[in-house]
Amino acid sequence: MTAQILDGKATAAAIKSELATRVEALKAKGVQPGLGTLLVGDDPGSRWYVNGKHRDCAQVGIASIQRELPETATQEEIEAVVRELNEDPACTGYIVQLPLPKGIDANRVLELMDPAKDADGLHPMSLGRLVLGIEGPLPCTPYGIVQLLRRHEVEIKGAHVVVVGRGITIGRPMPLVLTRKSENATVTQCHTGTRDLSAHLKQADIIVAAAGVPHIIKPEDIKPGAAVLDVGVSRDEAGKIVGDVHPGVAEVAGWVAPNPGGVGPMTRAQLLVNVVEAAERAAG
Ligand SMILES: Nc1nc2c(c(=O)[nH]1)N[C@@H](CN(C=O)c1ccc(C(=O)N[C@@H](CCC(=O)O)C(=O)O)cc1)CN2
Repeated sequence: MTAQILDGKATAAAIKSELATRVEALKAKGVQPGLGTLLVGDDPGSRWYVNGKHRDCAQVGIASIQRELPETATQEEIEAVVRELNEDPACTGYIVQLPLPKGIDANRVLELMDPAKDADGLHPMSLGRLVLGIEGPLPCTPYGIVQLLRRHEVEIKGAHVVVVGRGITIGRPMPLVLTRKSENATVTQCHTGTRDLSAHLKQADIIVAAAGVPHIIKPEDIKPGAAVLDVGVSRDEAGKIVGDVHPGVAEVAGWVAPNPGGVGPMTRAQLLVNVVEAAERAAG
């Protein structure tokens, strides 16, 4: 292993400690931030992520509002809980854990959320703001990736970033975040329609791998010294995470974000950042 580690666990811990101070300041002004979550169904991974978000809240002093519905919940039942969270004054920001069960129109649910309470940065209004360059909550994983790179002093400005994947939480919003003037990267987005993935990867200073295809990024595809962030989550028969990045990549890359322990903890930290920033905006 020659690559240096982009340590998401340690970086997220540092961000959480900074946030705890900001939450104290808000409380001193009489403002109590509260994160709501809506979990629908029994997926063990989603439950683990949601529980982790509430553990993080407890650590930094953010209140928790936890709502759950069974796998069999209808569109109307889900939308009723979204309306309740929109109205609940204790809930200053919330998320609907994705994916929602088959047959549920996730976009309709996201559209129904009060955009002022969007803690995930995935409401159409928040994504529109991102396109227009207006301040607002940023999608948690893409901005978590930017923070992870910045805090390890990996140059983003002018870098050629190849993003692999076009899912709603990472691939689709990642180029929007990276091409803001404050980041100023040049981005190539690859997906299942890309003809020669390897040719694109070889050009990259930074690779964000969010395809969900085990070991799709191979050592021979990497420019020596590149930063490689593995965000893919597949599971082997034992339930262990298998990322998008082949372990041999660490012999060629300059930096790697491991999986687990890289981008995942940063996603959770950025969610708390969004909750605190929204409460600060509301408090003036
Ligand atoms: N509403 C949302 N749904 C989903 C999002 C999201 O940002 N908003 N992203 C993912 C899941 N996710 C957060 O919700 C998430 C994924 C991974 C981690 C994490 O800390 N992972 C650990 C490993 C966990 C394990 O062993 O299973 C790590 O990488 O170290 C946190 C949050 C999809 N849904």
